[in-house]
Amino acid sequence: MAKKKRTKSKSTSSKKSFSLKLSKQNKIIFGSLLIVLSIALFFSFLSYFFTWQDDQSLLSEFNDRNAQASNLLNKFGAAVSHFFMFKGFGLASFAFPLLLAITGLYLFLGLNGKSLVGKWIWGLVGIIWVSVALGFFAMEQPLLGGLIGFEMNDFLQDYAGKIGVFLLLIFVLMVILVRLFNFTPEGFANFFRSQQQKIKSDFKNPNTEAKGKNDPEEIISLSFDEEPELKIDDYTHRKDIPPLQNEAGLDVNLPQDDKADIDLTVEQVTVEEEETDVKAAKLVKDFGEFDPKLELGNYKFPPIELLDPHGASGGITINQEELEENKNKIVSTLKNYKIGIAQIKATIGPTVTLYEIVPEAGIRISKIKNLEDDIALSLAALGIRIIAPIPGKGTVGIEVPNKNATVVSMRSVIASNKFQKAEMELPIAFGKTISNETFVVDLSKMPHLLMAGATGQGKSVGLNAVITSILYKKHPAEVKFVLVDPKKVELTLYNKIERHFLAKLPDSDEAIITDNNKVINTLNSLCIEMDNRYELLKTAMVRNIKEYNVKFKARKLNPNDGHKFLPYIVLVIDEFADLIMTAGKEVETPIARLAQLARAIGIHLIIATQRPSVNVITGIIKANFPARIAFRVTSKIDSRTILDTQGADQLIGRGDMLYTQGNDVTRLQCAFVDTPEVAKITDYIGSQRAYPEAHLLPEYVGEESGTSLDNNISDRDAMFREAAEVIVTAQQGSASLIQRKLKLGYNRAGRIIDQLEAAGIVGPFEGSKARQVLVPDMYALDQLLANETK
Ligand SMILES: Nc1ncnc2c1ncn2[C@@H]1O[C@H](COP(=O)(O)OP(=O)(O)OP(=O)(O)O)[C@@H](O)[C@H]1O
Repeated sequence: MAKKKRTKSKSTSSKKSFSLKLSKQNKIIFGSLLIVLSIALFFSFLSYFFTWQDDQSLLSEFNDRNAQASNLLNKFGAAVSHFFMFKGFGLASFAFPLLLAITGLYLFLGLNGKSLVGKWIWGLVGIIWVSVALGFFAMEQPLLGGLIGFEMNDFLQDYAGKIGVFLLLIFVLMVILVRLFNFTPEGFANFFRSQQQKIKSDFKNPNTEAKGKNDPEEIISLSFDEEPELKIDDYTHRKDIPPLQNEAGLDVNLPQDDKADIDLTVEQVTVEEEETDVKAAKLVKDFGEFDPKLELGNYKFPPIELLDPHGASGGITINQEELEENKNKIVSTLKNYKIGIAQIKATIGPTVTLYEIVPEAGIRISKIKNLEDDIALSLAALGIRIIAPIPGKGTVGIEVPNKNATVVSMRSVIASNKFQKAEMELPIAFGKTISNETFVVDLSKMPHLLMAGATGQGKSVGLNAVITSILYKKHPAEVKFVLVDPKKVELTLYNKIERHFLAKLPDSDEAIITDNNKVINTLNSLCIEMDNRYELLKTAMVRNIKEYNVKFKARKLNPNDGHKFLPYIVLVIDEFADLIMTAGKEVETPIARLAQLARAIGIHLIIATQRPSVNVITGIIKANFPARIAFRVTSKIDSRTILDTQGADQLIGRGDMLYTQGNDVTRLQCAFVDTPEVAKITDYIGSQRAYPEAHLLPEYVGEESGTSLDNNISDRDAMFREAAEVIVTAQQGSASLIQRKLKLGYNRAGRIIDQLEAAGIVGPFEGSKARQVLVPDMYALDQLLANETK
């Protein structure tokens, strides 16, 4: 292990020295030069073999224009070949054009040159080995090992004798095999075992005998024909990533042995797993880690200058007089109620100042709490909030609004160290706390957010702040938004980044959903996406999207098995009340389901509403949205509905908000981002190269399209029987299962499910749950289908 790590770090450091910071054009020029040079060397070497004796006398006449060499590349070829082959490494010199060609190709195609240094090192080791080994024959054929090969061989022989050199060469060969080809005795044994099985199965199956006689390669190429074509990776569109399984004969043989011998299958699986790891490591070594950002490799994050400083060039202006005045008022008011103060301290925030009071000994905190309204009245200010006691501090806090509130610009929070250095999956800079600290939280940890507040108090600005934060930190490959905007005006600006950051249903024109009926389809489609993602996580044997993506990047998951890099999906619903009013349970159920289950697979919900009543924010919704934001609301009841505590009714509006993620409630001033700023950001992103289309969500076939139950046997899909077998074997009636197992499109799988329902094999549609399978086993299925045809 330690050794492995060391070699890894070595190669990364060498990679640094390799990437000479050549521009793209220079790389292409330099790459083509190397390729041309390698071709020239190859032909020189090749022809040198036949002409070296003729040309040797010419070498001293290199400058003579009239002298002609017999080498294909004339004097240049003769001289270079003489240097490399005769004076150098003999036959092994052919590796030089090969290494040059590989290097040239890497540069030409702009590939990651991480593994090049390793290739050169191993190439040189191989060259020396071959030339020393061929040095044994130098007397008969001096060209085989070259001068260096001969001299080295001779030198070693002087000390170790012929046998010693031979043993040394065997040892070096062993080192090369182990380090370069991961040679292990078990691998060697397994190879033989698989060959043995292959021969056995060839005997058992005479049809393949004739073909099988040739070569294992023959079998591999045959199986390739049967395999579906190599899929191009969804994100990189690269085809150059060799499939994990098709490479080795072992996997190709697996299906034949599956049924025949259970013991054997178990053995194969472990080998396969080991091999997958080894292959993944090799793929990473050759191609580097999978980079989901590669397709939009030139994507530029929006610069901070697009955001407006909103006048506040930094810090808050402290009005000493105001501070003193408020302090005196608080002290005298409390005195009126016979509450003595031992100490008072002020913390100035952007919109409110917190006065922390340590009451004199013996004063009951509940007494202060009961006086809340009276104190507010005496201070004659709106938006006073009393926190008695401040959790974990043992003091009483009185928040008094500043006369001149400072706007917290989005620019200041995005530029803050805290946000810039945030190592979070989906960092959100909400704004600033009362002590003027930037408040950054991770949406993926929330994991869903409920935002409520009366109209005009800053909800839309809050939503924009959330989206902007993510846009400033995440690449289009890493996150996708599903935007629902029944008001039709709030989120339209994000249309410009449709092909970068938005996700939509395959058949919809607009990525931003404004029609409530479409919302239901989208939510159900997200549920399907969720199920599909869980299935992927299950087959990858990981617990969450983060682990999955790490594994995928390490190339341990084969794209040919349906694995792909999973971006986070953030569903934003701007006016949830409107949706609940029109669609009711139909949206509540999928939302609750997503909220309950989607956290692990990277789907996060943000729902905003201006009507925080109990029939909108229902118990189910509340239970699944622990992170909540309340902007100013009009009544204590509304505040309770959102936060389970009062306080939101005492806010001052304009982005003044309370945030809770469980117990504590934090008062924040929401960062302000104006529409023109959002427009600039979306313009900036939208003007860059994009994906061909928005990220497509799985197709959702609505209930209405599945109602025509026509049990016409002749109209059945060709894959009907296979589908029925899949469903009955798995005892799970889902279209996505058919889709996956039989590699069909969703529409076709949906049609087959309808036919299965008509045939009485699966039960009726049950929302997002899988249908019930009505046939218990394969025997019953055979009976049922046989009876149909009678
Ligand atoms: N964080 C903030 N800082 C300063 N001013 C703000 C902030 N948030 C909102 N405002 C002010 O409040 C106004 C209304 O905000 P916004 O449009 O976000 O309200 P809303 O709650 O979405 O209203 P509606 O529900 O009617 O859409 C803004 O135009 C802006 O002037």
